[in-house]
Amino acid sequence: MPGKASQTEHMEAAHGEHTESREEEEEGLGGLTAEELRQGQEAALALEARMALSAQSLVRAEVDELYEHVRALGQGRFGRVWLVTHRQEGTVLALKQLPKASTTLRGFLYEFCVGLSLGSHAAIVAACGVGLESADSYSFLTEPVLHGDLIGYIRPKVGLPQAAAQRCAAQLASALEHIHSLGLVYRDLKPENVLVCDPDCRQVKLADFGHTRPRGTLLRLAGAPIPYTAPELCAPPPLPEGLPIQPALDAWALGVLLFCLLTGYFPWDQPLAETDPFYEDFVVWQASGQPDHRPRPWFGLTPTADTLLLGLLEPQPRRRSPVSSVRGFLGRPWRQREGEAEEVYPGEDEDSG
Ligand SMILES: Nc1ncnc2c1ncn2[C@@H]1O[C@H](COP(=O)(O)OP(=O)(O)OP(=O)(O)O)[C@@H](O)[C@H]1O
Repeated sequence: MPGKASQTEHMEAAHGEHTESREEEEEGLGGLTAEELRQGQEAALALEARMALSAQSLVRAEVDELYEHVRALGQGRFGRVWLVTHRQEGTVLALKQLPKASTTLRGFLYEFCVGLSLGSHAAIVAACGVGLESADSYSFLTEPVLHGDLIGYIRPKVGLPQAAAQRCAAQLASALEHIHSLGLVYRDLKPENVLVCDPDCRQVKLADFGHTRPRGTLLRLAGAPIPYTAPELCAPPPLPEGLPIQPALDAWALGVLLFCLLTGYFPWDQPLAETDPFYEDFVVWQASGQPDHRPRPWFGLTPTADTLLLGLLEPQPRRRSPVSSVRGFLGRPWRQREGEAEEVYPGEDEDSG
């Protein structure tokens, strides 16, 4: 598997008036129904209220005064995550520290409060409710997850054992469903943001809510697309300000992630048929209605896996299956046989995706 990949985007809040017929109304809202827009607006208001409260209750102290560093747990583009113990209570926690040089108070409060607003879900890293302002950084605390992230478990050209892939699929679909039910879109699904709780990958937890936004937020793709970027984000946006984001973005990313877990390859580099031959082959296959004529990267998968992935990777967002569709495919074979993917590209050293 290639290393970390991320997308950089611009965002603005989307709030529109709607007075026309339903069709015109949806067009005026960039394809969102009034109900979908309402969900996003409610989520945005709830977040603003939580941010205002959290700003008042930030603990002002240096991290070392309250916590002892045990070891580094990870480093992202925005923050460093440490395993710490509370000096008085001895509680073991993960502390994400965001330097003030690159993070605004609002940006920090946003990520902190999204984590809090997700409440408790078995497949989401639990927030502890403590935010810290120090001289040079902002920090918040979460439960620690001690077996690294999913990228370390995906064998290049092989993927994960099938049972582990299905367990991850079930848990991640449930976590995303929960996020969507709160009017939010996660927007950053990739193996680096999936933390692993045990060496057999029995339990995983979604982390890093820095990119999560209310449904309907207007978004433009600023950098180059990555495999997880849904095709509607690559197309000209329906509104001048951008695309109103939908949970379908996460369904696409889940489809790409499941493909990676089952094969150890990315299905394509970018979802652009004009420039990416792997994506072009996929689109032709998808439109052909001939499941047997699968493109090469899909050789090792079963018809059950094809049906699941073709639903999640439907290029039209309105026709795309929701993340909850995963449930209907569990417990049946997704890979023709263990190790099949190893034989797809014999002799190649590099990943294709
Ligand atoms: N609660 C946790 N327990 C254990 N490790 C964690 C925890 N949270 C984060 N990490 C580790 O720290 C790394 C960076 O964390 P995170 O993704 O939140 O940072 P980021 O700067 O927002 O990253 P990105 O560049 O993906 O936006 C993760 O990939 C993971 O390995």
